[in-house]
Amino acid sequence: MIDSKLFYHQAVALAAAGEDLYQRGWVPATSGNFSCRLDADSAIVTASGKHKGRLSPTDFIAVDLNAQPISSGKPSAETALHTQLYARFPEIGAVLHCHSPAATVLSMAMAGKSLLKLSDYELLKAFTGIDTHATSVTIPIFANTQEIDSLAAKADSYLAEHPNCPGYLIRGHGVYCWGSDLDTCLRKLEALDFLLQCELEQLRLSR
Ligand SMILES: CSC[C@@H](O)[C@@H](O)C(=O)COP(=O)(O)O
Ligand SMILES: [Zn+2]
Repeated sequence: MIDSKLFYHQAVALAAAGEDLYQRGWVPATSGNFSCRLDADSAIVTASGKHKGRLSPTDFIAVDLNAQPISSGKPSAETALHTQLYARFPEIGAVLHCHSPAATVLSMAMAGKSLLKLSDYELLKAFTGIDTHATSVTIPIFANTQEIDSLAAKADSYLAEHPNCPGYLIRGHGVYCWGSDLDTCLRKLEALDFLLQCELEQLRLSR
C-alpha cells in the first residue's frame, strides 16, 4: 500500500531539487533522474523522459526494489540504478543522477582509468564519516552502457566491497550520488561535483 501523503511530499521535494539542478546546468535536455525512498521495499522515481527542471508531482512513479512500477506510468530508464542502491543500503533515503559537465568531461578525460582518487581536499568533509582533509576518497568510473541491469550489477559488486563510497561516475554520461535523505544527498552531490570541477581544472593545468 503506497503512502500517498509521503509520495506527494517526496515528489514536491524532488521537483524543487530538479529546478535547482537544472539551473546549475546539471540536468540538460531531460537528462538525469531522481528518487526518494518510500519504505523498506519501495521508492518514488522520476518518470522517464520528463524535463527535470520542470517536474510536477504527477511526474513520479512508485517502484519496488526490483525496479518494477507499482503505480501507473513509465519510470526512469535507469530505475534499476536507484533501486540497487536502496536494496543494498537500508539507510539510504534519496538518490540523484545528473549529467553535469564536470562529471561528463572528467570521466571522458580519464579514458582508460576506472578509479578517481580525491585526496587532501577540505571539502571531503562533506561526505559522511570524514572529519579531516588528510584523507582520500575513491570514486569508481564505470563504462557507459544502455544495459542498465548489467550496470546495476557492476555498481552493486563494487559497492559490496566499498560500502563507504559516496558516489560513482559513468563515463561520458554522468554521476550518481546518494544520501540518508534528500538534503544530505544534495549536499554530497554539490561537494562531489565541486571536487570533480577541481580535478578537471588540475588536469587542464597539468597538460
Ligand atoms: C536525454 S538522454 C539521457 C538519458 O538517456 C538518461 O541517461 C537519463 O539520465 C534520463 O533518462 P530517464 O529515462 O528520463 O530517467
Ligand atoms: Zn543519465
